[in-house]
Parts: sequence; C-alpha cells; structure tokens
Amino acid sequence: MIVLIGPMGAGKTTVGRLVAARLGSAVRDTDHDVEATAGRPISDIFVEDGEEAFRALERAAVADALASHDGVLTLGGGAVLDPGTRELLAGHDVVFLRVGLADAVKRVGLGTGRPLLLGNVRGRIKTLLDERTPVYESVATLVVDTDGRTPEDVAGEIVAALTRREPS
Ligand SMILES: Nc1ncnc2c1ncn2[C@@H]1O[C@H](COP(=O)(O)OP(=O)(O)O)[C@@H](O)[C@H]1O
Ligand SMILES: O=C(O)C1=C[C@@H](OP(=O)(O)O)[C@@H](O)[C@H](O)C1
Ligand SMILES: [Mg+2]
Repeated sequence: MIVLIGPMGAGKTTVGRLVAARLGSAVRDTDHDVEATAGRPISDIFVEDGEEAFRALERAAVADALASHDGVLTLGGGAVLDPGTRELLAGHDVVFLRVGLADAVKRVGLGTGRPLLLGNVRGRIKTLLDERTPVYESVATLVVDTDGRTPEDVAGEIVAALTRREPS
C-alpha cells in the first residue's frame, strides 16, 4: 500500500487520487471512510463526541483499509498521532507530503470542514506543524515537498520515486 501522510493542506486527498490514477489503482481516504461509517461529517463528530472518539474511528478506518484494500490510502493529518495507527503503517510505503505554513494556509482557506483549525487558522496550523513534523518524519519512508508545486507535479514525483525503487 502507498500511504500519504502530512499536515492539513499538504494535498494528501488530492494527490492520492492522482497517484492512484497514474498507477491504475484504487484510492481510499480515511476521512471519507470515517464519515461514511459514522453517517456524519467530521466537524459534527468532533463537536458531538470529541477528538478522542474521532481518533478511534480513524484508527479503525486505517486498519480496515490496510486489511481490505490495495493501492493508495490517504490519511487525515492527525492519524499518525495515534500509536496504534503508526504500528499499522509498518512495512508500507509511507509518503510524507511536506507543506510550509504559507501554502497550507492558502490551501485550507476559510472552510469549516477542519474543526481543529477553527478560530485562528494560521496560528493553529503553525502549532500543528511544529508539534507533528517530527512524527511525520519518523513514520515516513519517502518525503516529498509540495510548496509552490501543482498536485500533478507532486504525484509525478511520488510515482517516479516508488517505481524506480520497486519496478513492477
Ligand atoms: N500542490 C497543491 N497546490 C495548490 N493547491 C493544492 C495542492 N494540493 C492540494 N491543493 C488544494 O488544497 C486544498 C486541500 O487539499 P487536500 O487534498 O484536501 O489536502 P489534505 O488532504 O492534505 O488536507 C484543495 O482545495 C486542493 O485542491
Ligand atoms: O490534522 C488533523 O488532525 C485533521 C485533519 C483532517 O484531514 P486532512 O489532513 O485531510 O485535512 C481531518 O482528519 C480532521 O479534520 C483532523
Ligand atoms: Mg484530506
């Protein structure tokens, strides 16, 4: 499995679709799977049940996808905070999509779909980047920069790097 990790706004969901299309494989996104299982949007799950409950649903979604799906899997930005989720990723190709503060802020915009950013988007992203970057680095088997690049360009680099290493 090719797993994409990284902060909100790194482009995981967008780039994951492109990587899968290039490889002719299927893609799954854990945020989408959690919403489908819960029957509610992520913002409602956070407000009604809290972040811990969301992380448990997310861990189950990662486990289910790794067991039943082959191809590309895109995670939510906080999934790798969960030690159980990190253990599940061992042995897979884990791509850290790196993004700086300015590009991340531009990309997430002012949408309300990401509850952890409510209030002060720039400040929240900065805190999360500082806290989580070491975790992303520790889990990744490949790191790809995305600042100032198109999703197509980023997807191309991922496919090239993985194809070089694992010709199929
Ligand atoms: N490399 C990029 N350059 C510019 N915009 C991007 C890039 N990657 C993604 N986007 C845009 O940023 C927004 C967030 O992308 P998304 O794939 O949802 O990120 P993530 O899943 O990492 O939070 C989307 O509107 C997407 O079209
Ligand atoms: O970073 C996080 O903790 C989160 C990232 C979101 O996914 P994206 O990274 O795909 O935006 C989503 O899982 C939720 O809002 C929490
Ligand atoms: Mg996403």
